[in-house]
Amino acid sequence: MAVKRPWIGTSWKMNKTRAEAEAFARALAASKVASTRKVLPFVIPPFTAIAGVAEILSGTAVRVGAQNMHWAEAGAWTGEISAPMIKDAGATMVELGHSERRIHFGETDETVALKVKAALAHGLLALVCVGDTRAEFEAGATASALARQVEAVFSVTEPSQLSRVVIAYEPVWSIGEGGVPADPDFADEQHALIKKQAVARYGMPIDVVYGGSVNPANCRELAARPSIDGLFIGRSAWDVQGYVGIVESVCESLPGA
Ligand SMILES: O=C(CO)[C@H](O)COP(=O)(O)O
Repeated sequence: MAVKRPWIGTSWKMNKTRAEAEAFARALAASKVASTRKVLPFVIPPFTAIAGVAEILSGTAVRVGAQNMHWAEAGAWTGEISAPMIKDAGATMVELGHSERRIHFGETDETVALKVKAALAHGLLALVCVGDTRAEFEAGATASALARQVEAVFSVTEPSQLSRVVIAYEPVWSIGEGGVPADPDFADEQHALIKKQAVARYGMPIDVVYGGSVNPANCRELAARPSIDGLFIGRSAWDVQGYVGIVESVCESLPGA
């Protein structure tokens, strides 16, 4: 059986000046994470810091991503950033469809799908967030909400592109201040269903990472679940010690460590 190599990454959301982001990146480049072969580390800075962070982390194991992008190549889309622009800045992956963008910026399954299609066409890895609202969770409608969002992603993904899609299950009720981490077994069940959906369509599973109030106390338990292929961390990884600490903790818990 293949050894599990979990994704462990962080998005800084709308935090960090360039100087702060680059200080994080320099410390990360000097840490063991920079040369790890046990996990797949990534950081997702705000647009303004991508180029500086990517330069500092180039040649390390750490991938750099963007938090969003537009589906068009270029044009009259004031305030937007395209796939060629984020690639030019040094990003190799892009986060799409975070619930904060769906809720506050009107993103829909359809616009997320347009973005996924464009990201894949440009050779980027698409980290696509899906999640259930508290109301959906309480109504027992988590699985159907996730299946709908995942179907939108699959509708634009060719079989040959599947290895460049990672789904992040981020329950809306577990994200940010006041969020409650999902029970690891509950999260694992949702991940298994998403993988099953991929197998039904493509004949192969897909990587599914978990995000939402991941912290030093719960990271190992979540990462150990069979269908959880990694962790996507917010607040607990916004300082470099927090991020490195979680990566090291998960690494120590991996079989053969
Ligand atoms: O996107 C997230 C991870 O970067 C996510 O929203 C989780 O945030 P957290 O609850 O602050 O870990």
